[in-house]
Amino acid sequence: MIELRELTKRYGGRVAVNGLTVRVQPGVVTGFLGPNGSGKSTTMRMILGLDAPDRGEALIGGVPYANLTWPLRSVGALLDAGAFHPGRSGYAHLAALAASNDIRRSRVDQVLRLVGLSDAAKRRTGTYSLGMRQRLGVAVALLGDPGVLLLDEPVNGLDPEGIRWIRSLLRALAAEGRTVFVSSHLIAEMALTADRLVVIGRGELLAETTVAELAGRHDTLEDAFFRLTSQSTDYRGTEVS
Ligand SMILES: Nc1ncnc2c1ncn2[C@@H]1O[C@H](COP(=O)(O)OP(=O)(O)OP(=O)(O)O)[C@@H](O)[C@H]1O
Repeated sequence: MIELRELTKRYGGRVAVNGLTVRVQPGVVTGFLGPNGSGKSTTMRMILGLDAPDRGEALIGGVPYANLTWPLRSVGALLDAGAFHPGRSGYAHLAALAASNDIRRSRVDQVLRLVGLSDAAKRRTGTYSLGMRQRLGVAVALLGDPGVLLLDEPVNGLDPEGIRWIRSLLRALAAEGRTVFVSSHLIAEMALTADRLVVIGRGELLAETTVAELAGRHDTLEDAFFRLTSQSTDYRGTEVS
């Protein structure tokens, strides 16, 4: 389980995340939704100890990330699919991470198979397509067989086959009893992937609900989402008449 208690982060005078209190349960996919700039990435970075909160705390299985003995074995994260050394092979990248986290070498082959990269494992990641880098990022997240998974916009830039693959993988991981927390600004995608939704706007909690409940409030899920977030978007274009 992931627990956020009054989580708050400011950048200069700007509040990026404001008093966020949320419990993300195991066994289901929880979508983390909000318009651009609403604080999703900042929240995920604080859960992973990459940003320090100004107030409140983020707990994974009851402890802050910094207190986890083997972080990769407790929580897997996909934050930035481009963040690999381009000269290293996918296999070498995973093997180095496995060694530094006391994870058996055979797990590297397992996760490569799971994400469909076995044939490309010995190629340098600099030659990977965006979809392949995304798959390698998922392999990293799964390497330690963690009970908690955090994915920031995992479908960004993926083709329909890749999107479908991520969707079914996340659902399967949740069905195994893991906590799966996945951010998106696309309500339509989340409707197909998530069971529960945490919706934020300007860093504040707007709703903690299920896809079914939110859809029941309006004609379409998109309408429901726009109603919920209409006061919270920073940038809005004018409609073409
Ligand atoms: N390192 C930083 N320094 C200053 N401001 C920041 C920093 N990181 C985020 N912000 C600001 O905090 C707010 C929340 O940003 P964040 O990236 O968490 O939102 P997001 O919901 O992930 O957005 P998107 O969907 O566009 O990725 C924004 O106003 C952003 O400009």
